[in-house]
Amino acid sequence: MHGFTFSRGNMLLFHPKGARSFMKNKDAKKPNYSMWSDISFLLGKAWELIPWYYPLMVVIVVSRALIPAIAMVLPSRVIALLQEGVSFERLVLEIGLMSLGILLCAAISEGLRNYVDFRYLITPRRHLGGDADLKIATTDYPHGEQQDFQNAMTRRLQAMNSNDSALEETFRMVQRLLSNLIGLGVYGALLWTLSPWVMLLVAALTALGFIARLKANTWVFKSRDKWAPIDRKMNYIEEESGNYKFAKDVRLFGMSGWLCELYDSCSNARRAWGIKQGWVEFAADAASCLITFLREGAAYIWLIYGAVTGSIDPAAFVLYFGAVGNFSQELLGCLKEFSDLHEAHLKIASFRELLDWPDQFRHEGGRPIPRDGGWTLTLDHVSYRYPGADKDTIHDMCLTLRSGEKAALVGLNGAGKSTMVKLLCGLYDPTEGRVLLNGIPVTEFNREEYYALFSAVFQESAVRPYPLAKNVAMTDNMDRKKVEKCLELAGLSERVSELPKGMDTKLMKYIWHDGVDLSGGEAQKLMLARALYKDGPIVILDEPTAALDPIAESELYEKYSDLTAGKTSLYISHRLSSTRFCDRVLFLEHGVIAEEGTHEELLEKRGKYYELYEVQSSYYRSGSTDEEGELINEAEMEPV
Ligand SMILES: Nc1ncnc2c1ncn2[C@@H]1O[C@H](COP(=O)(O)OP(=O)(O)OP(=O)(O)O)[C@@H](O)[C@H]1O
Repeated sequence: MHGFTFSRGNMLLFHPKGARSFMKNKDAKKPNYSMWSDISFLLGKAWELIPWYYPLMVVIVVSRALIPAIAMVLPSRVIALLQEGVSFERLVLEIGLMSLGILLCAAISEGLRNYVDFRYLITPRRHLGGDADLKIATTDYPHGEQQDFQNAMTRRLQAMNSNDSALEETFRMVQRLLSNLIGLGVYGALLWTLSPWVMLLVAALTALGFIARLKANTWVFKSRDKWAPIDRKMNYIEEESGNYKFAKDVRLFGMSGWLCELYDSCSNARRAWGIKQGWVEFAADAASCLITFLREGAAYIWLIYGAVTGSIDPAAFVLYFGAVGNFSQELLGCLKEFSDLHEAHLKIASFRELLDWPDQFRHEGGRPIPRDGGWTLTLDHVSYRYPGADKDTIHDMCLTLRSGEKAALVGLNGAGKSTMVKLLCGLYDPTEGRVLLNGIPVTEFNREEYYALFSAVFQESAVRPYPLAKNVAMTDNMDRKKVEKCLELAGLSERVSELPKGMDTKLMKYIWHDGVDLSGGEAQKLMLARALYKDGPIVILDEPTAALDPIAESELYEKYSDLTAGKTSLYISHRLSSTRFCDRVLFLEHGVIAEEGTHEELLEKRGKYYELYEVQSSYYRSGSTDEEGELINEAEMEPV
């Protein structure tokens, strides 16, 4: 068995099984989320995670709605009591009780709201943030290289990166909206008794203001794709400026000016968008101010007319006067919350778009992966063209890596070696042709199960801020003896024994104050130890010795047969002679296998491989001497 135990902690490195809700879905259209669907999505999440939020929300909403209602009734009640000629004590008692009511409601709504904010509302945002990270870490590999997916990744931050962001603020908006709706019902009914026309006029004019705001919000949302790439560049510069690994290059290559210029140009471009946005919002605000003026003016003229003609008594005048003000406030509140909810919904929709990004690879079900009996990989007329490229990087390639075979892949920079490896590993699907495992198309397997077959070391080292042992095992539930063994095989045990806490030493000084940084070569050995620990039946080593010293390199060559015993392996290197311990050498040129055979066969053939080999080995032949000062030939120097 070559399974792998996954935990959420290692999700950024390996693809967890079953952590996926989308199946092969090549032709899926982007879902279209409505405002209601986004709000119910969030409320549903809250129901699932924080059910206690709901009763508390009712208390907050009601107490909040009561404050302006009591404040509106108070002056009119005082006038009515004065007209009735009640005693001073009764007057003070009623005023006192109502004021106490306002105070209590304010204390409950504010105090409880703060408690709920810190105790509950952060939870759904955190969970959804985790879901988005998981999606990014497990989405089909090519998505990470696509501009629209990258934009969606940048945009997700707008929905989740602070307490004020849409995923949290929406709950508060809903609370305020519900309070506003209660108030709207009460004051609306009151005004209706005065004059339905006045109420309808106020409502119609306020709706106009809302439309102006809505238009502005939509404009801002639609322009988001134009500034998302600018934000991404600025984020990159900000992150890199604080990354001390980059500090050497910045100083030695005088890059600070370039970084500042790049930042300035991005910042100017972003500012230009900010100014445009400012104008659009100013126009919407101006329109809504004008509409407010017309709306309130009309209602007050009507009331004053009633008071002057005597159809409204003083207590009712004060009550209606308050009701018009409150009705406008609640209506404005409703529309503002609607408008803000609309804006938040656009961000949530964008966030959900990322969560629901359709995958093309199969992540559920599929044929069972062969567990024994060998693993033969075949490229059947495979071509691969990067999106937007005008020619294939891999072209019509036919190749079979037999089970247990040790193949080497060589070729110049840009020949397509890494691309071919990504095709074999299932990180890319071919644009034409098929990749087969034991004769079965890879597309028929669950991709996560397929990935579990590969023990790979790629060119970029991916040291994580975990203890060294966890960096090898990629799980807390590790076999420490096996970790030790793998570290030894990878040639790292001596270095580990020098570390303050041995293999429990945390890596990455940038993250841990007592952390340790490994050298480039040591990091490469660590990656080899990780691949050995995983113990997949197919081993792919992409230039595993590029950062190793000659002794470590030669040790790896010597151990290579043991390390890959019984496994299908592909060894990529620029050092042509280092391939002689492989059964077959594949020489890749411009995306096609130009020559293949054993090292000796290819030398005998005197083709392109031979020419490159001659160029590479001429340096050693011309300048190297042995202990006696004799020139040694390259064959003697090369590790076998
Ligand atoms: N993500 C990508 N998008 C577009 N083009 C790419 C991408 N990755 C690689 N390429 C292009 O594909 C070609 C082959 O790249 P690849 O990395 O496979 O070559 P390689 O043989 O591994 O090179 P090297 O020896 O330098 O590692 C190059 O021209 C490269 O520019």
